[in-house]
Amino acid sequence: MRIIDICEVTKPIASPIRNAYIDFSKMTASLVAVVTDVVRDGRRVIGYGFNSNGRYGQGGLIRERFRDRILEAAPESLLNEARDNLDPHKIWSAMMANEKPGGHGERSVAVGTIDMAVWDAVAKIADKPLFRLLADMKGVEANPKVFVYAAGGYYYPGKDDSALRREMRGYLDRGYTVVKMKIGGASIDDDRRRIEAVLDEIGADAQLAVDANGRFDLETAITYAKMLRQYPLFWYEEIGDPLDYALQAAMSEFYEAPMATGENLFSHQDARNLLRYGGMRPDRDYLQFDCALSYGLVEYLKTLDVLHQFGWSPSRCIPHGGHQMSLNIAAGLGLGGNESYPDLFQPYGGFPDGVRVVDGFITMPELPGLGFEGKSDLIKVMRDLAT
Ligand SMILES: O=C([O-])CC(=O)C(=O)O
Ligand SMILES: [Mg+2]
Repeated sequence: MRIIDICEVTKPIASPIRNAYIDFSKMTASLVAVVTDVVRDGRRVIGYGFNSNGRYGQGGLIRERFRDRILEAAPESLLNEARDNLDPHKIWSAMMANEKPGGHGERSVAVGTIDMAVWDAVAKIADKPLFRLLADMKGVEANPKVFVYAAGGYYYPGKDDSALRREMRGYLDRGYTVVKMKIGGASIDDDRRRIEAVLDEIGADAQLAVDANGRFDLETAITYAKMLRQYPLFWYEEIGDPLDYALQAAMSEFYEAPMATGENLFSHQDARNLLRYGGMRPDRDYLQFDCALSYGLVEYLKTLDVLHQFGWSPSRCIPHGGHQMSLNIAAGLGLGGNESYPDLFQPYGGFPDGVRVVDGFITMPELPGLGFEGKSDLIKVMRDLAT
């Protein structure tokens, strides 16, 4: 049993939207295939993966460093103890050979993308959905019902409050009970008006989360907190710079309701610093680490260990990214749910065909691997890369 090739292609996921920090007009993502020599049900097992939106494709790093380290490793050194499957932890260590600690920048995205494909292959070789494999591995009960919320509410040219309302209404019509919109990319008066328009639209049918994408300095963060705390929000997200733990800690004096952050922390060491120094509250706040940007599930398992050490339940995690990898982790390891972008970043995000959101939850289908084969538009581009 061995990995015979790793292929990467960088694809556009561009759209005219803007958050408080970036626009997505030139956004790309890497799609990766880990090709094995294993055959299941008459078909070669290929694991697929991709990186989440927001950090661009990683073809250079994947092709120049990480792919070759795996392909050059002795194939037996990448197998599990029973020698009946690949070992994602050993593959991860092979990728990270000769990498210094710290500086978790773009390489965590490259490694996370390959790691997703490795887990997809491993679960397919085991002939199980990844969420069942993970629950078995940890000796816990899987829960195929996963909370999902609808992220959107971006700024884009010509978008007025009625378009924003229609967008949010569309999410409610599709079964979501929590929706999210961007703030911090307009004046506070404009944002207040946008928030009130959405709250008026969704009424008691749903709750609203707001996301500042790390835009605010402390003074602006506090000014916004005083405005936002007048509304019953689901959470106030990524208020200041992701590495400014002191700012995050200061916010708990000004904002009692839930806050969320972590999508731009890319290692268990950074997650640990957030819990040590960020003043996050385990009874109400949410952690949004996204394994597809942060060295993959092998690293995410270490992050969950850190959470445990600091007294945090995995149910406080609702990852960024809207991909099936985090859905599987949520269903297998008891996370609190997952993000979803109903109208964006297709075909990568979303659910297998036929999966519907009902009262804010989806039910995972019993598909081997991550479930990509059940999403026809996605598996088509994946098979174009490698079959
Ligand atoms: O706009 C983005 O970069 C995505 C984001 O923050 C989110 O989904 O929470
Ligand atoms: Mg965000």
